Amino acid sequence: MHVSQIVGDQRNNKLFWRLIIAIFAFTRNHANSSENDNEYFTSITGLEALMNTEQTLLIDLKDYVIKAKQQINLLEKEISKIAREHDLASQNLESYLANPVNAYKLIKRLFVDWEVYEEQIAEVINFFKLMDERRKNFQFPQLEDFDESAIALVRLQQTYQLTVPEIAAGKLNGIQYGYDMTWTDCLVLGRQLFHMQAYNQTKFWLKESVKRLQQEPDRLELFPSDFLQEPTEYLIRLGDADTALQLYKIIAKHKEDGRGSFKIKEMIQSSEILPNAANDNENIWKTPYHVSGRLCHIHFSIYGKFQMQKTAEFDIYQKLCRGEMTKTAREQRDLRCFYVYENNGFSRLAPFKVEDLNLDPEVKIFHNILSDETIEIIKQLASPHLARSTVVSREQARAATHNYRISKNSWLAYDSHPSVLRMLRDLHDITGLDMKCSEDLQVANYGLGGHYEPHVDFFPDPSYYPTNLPGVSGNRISTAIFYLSDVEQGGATAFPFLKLAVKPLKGSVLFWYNLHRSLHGDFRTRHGACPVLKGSKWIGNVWTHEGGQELIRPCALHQDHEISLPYEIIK
Ligand SMILES: O=C(O)CCC(=O)C(=O)O
Ligand SMILES: [Fe+2]
Repeated sequence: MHVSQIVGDQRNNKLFWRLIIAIFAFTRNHANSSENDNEYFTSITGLEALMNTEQTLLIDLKDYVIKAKQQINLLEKEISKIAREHDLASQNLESYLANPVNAYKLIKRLFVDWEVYEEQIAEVINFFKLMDERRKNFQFPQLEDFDESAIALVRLQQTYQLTVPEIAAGKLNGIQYGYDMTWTDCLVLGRQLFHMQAYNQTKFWLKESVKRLQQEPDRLELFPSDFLQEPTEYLIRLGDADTALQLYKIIAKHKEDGRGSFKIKEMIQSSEILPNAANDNENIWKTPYHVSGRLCHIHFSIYGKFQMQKTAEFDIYQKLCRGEMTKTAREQRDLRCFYVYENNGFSRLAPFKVEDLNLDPEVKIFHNILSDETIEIIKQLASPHLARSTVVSREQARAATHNYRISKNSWLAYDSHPSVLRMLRDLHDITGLDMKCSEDLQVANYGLGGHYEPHVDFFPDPSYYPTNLPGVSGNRISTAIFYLSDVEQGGATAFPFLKLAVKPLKGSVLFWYNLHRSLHGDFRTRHGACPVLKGSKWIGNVWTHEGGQELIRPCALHQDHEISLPYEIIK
């Protein structure tokens, strides 16, 4: 090819973009390689750091694009100049070279100029160096974050029965929140879900991607054909040859290398259809379903290893999360709102507002307990120490992370700030319980899709009672959840056996007894934190133990724990 033909060729532009993609491909590989310390998918607080990282990278990239454009302009001028010389030479090469000036210029070009060009082009590689630097000094997500954020989307989709086109359009529960997802967003998510064997989900997302691609095939030239070839094959293997064909037609129409790169007919003939690909909702979305102290009951697994059904309890829990189930008017008939002032003389002047949510077992909400200022103080004290939440279970001796509890938390000692101590005093003033026997305040933050599946807060087995907490003895008699934020959508605290879902209300406290008066665990108190659909959920947990409460909440004359035993075995 003659040099002058290269001038102005769009291919230069493509090369430039390929280079950028290569840089980002490198970025991802690099990101996968190290330990995941931050687990950004678990809470909103970490995501702010990632936003900051992206802001810096955006400035870097803009800077790079400006410089690269200048560089390309300069190089194009150089190419034109050399091409002119070659045109001239091609008319009569011998006489051209016989001119000592031409001879000098040729030698000088090859000896000096090409080194300059090389240096100019090598500048691009410096971007890698810059990225290395950024990676050392800024926070980046890891593969686990990438996968778990996809799982969170699917969890939300399943819990709140959202459709893929709805989510892709930035709509959650009929409300337009964000921007549309692009065809590439949907495609990448589809590919990711395929690798997790979430085949039914894959189909929906790839279908959505193809629909969006048909409407607006922008940025298509950015990606090589094989980027689209893989999803075409997935669609065929999932039994959706129609969508695969549509995708193939787009590739063939818009990409010069698309037609030759693979043959759709052969692909359809040679690809094996995956068994169960059509109805994987029951078979694929299974995971060990956390039932404390019991054998695993199973519901969705993103990894498809388990084959058990989700429990009726989980079904009710999801209905409660969606707001599809509430107590009947009859069941609510005896619930009251009242003032409490008995336990502290001052509260006669400003009594606490209490609302019954359930009578047996007792579940109540205390209103207007924390001011916004106090909440800010608590969040600020807790934020620097937030770490991934863990769970203690019978199956594992040590507390461990699980995908049935996704949030971050940290612990605050009551003497760390007068506002923290005040929370404990308020709890005493309202409930009359001796609060000295309480674990430190646990502050938790849930990100999007963050949740905690139904569980009990008490320890079913006395060998798990904490022994390392000074002044704390016995089982967890009560739970108090201080709501430190509202949540725009989702994030309720749901009690499947009580047909109760409590929407977080900033400043209020949800309170219940975990134990019967006989101090046996009350399994009817099983509860969970519904996935957060929109917003950032903050809570403060106070778990108070049985030690010292003997005279405050004495046992009754009869055994009262049989009543909750049927609920221990989760159906
Ligand atoms: O976040 C919630 O609503 C419930 C939290 C909870 O149950 C727990 O942390 O044990
Ligand atoms: Fe809990």
